Amino acid sequence: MSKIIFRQLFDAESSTYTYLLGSNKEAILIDPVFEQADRDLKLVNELGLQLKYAINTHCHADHVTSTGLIKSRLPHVKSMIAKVSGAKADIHLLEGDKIHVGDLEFKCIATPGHTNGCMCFYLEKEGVLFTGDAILIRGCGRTDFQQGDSGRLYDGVWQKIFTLPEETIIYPAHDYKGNTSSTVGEEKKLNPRFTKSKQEFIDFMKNLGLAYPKKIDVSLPANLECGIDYKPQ
Ligand SMILES: N[C@@H](CCC(=O)N[C@@H](CSS)C(=O)NCC(=O)O)C(=O)O
Ligand SMILES: [Fe+2]
Repeated sequence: MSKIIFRQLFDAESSTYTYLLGSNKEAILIDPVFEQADRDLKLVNELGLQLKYAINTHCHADHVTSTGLIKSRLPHVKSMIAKVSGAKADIHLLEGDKIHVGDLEFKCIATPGHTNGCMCFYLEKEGVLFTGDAILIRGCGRTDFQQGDSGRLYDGVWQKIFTLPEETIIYPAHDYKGNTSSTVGEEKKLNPRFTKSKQEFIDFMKNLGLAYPKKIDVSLPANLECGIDYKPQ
């Protein structure tokens, strides 16, 4: 097994975490942000990695993905997103698909509910799970747009995430309070939303009262096209 490279990168404007993983000279970027493409590609280059995939956990509503921009600069890179998201990509993912990057194997776990096309990426051997917005640390993605469905989110998290080993490390797509990671065991015990009953969770999510993301009207159409041809105003 070759050395694994892992970086958790942050976009302060959208509070998005982008993850760079490398193994055997190959690399993948998870949830890359348009405005951070230079930073991310510089790092890939500095680390002597060849970027193979740029992947999104879901069609983001709050920021534009950089997958289109990255592909315009590095045409060999393949973009990926869940097929059900309805977004364009070179590769459309289904539940149970495997993504190989060097010695790393990511298993795709569909966890709809925040959006209908949300997917988690699981490194089983390493015990690491990239959850997108399905689970945030002590929270979860909102369910009030993009075919959001609180009941589906609750069931998916309990059936597919909370059944993983307790020590599995969770890396979410966002954090608004400075948290960086958690574990399955920690969230199962301490997440104030998922420790509710299903009906309490549904009622809680109905009354979340969050303002829509500031960039939703720009981000959603751009991300449905995988960020290709997006030009910031
Ligand atoms: N203020 C931000 C948007 C914040 C927001 O709605 N975050 C989403 C994840 S991005 S789709 C969310 O699900 N939040 C859940 C929560 O409980 O905070 C902006 O204007 O961009
Ligand atoms: Fe989201």
